[in-house]
Amino acid sequence: MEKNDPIRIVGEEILSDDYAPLKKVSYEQRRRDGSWQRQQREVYANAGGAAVLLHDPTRRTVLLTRQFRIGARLAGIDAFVIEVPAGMLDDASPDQRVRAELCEETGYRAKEVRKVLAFMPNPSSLTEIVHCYLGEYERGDKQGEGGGKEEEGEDIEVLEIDVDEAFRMVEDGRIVDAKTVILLQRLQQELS
Ligand SMILES: Nc1nc2c(ncn2[C@@H]2O[C@H](COP(=O)(O)OP(=O)(O)O[C@H]3O[C@H](CO)[C@@H](O)[C@H](O)[C@@H]3O)[C@@H](O)[C@H]2O)c(=O)[nH]1
Ligand SMILES: [Mg+2]
Repeated sequence: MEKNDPIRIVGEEILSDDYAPLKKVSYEQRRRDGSWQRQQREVYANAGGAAVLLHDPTRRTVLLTRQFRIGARLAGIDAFVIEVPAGMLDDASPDQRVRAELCEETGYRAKEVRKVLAFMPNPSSLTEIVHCYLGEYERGDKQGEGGGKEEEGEDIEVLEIDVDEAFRMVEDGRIVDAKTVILLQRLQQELS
């Protein structure tokens, strides 16, 4: 803790620790008027992630996936969510993970990908940081079927969508997943 840190963590309780720990954290915050205020927040300490959007400039397509997401289901929206290929880091680096996930989920092998940004989907309740990559692909880069790991419950459909249609899907709400919205808007910016 820095000497002038306006935050003091005073306690941490593990509420559950099945897949990743859900913690109740107590802390004191020095307010701008100098007084200290005690607060409690629940935080899910999940792993970071890496995501990649591949674009084929010749066929003018992007490579996306669709899979069931329980959070979307509980939120009452279409739970078969369209996303860029992505995965959780576990112990690997974002550069390694993103290539492995691309291959597992879509069957495509990436030639070259470049990191464009990282974001926190919810810095209040999640510890997660998602590292985002862009790259190009062509039909010949397909090495397998993809689909994800059946033994881990993944059943992932691979989609190749016209790039302008994908941009429209962000605008009209057919694409709502944060990493996918961010990467498609970044690609749109780069292509304009
Ligand atoms: N048993 C169990 N398995 C889980 C649980 N949560 C996830 N898994 C398993 O962990 C794997 C996660 O798949 P990945 O492809 O590595 O991750 P992801 O869910 O696609 O994550 C990406 O998208 C998320 C949603 O936007 C991002 O949060 C994440 O950073 C990443 O970008 C799947 O096999 C899934 O079954 C859980 O609570 N219990
Ligand atoms: Mg995934």
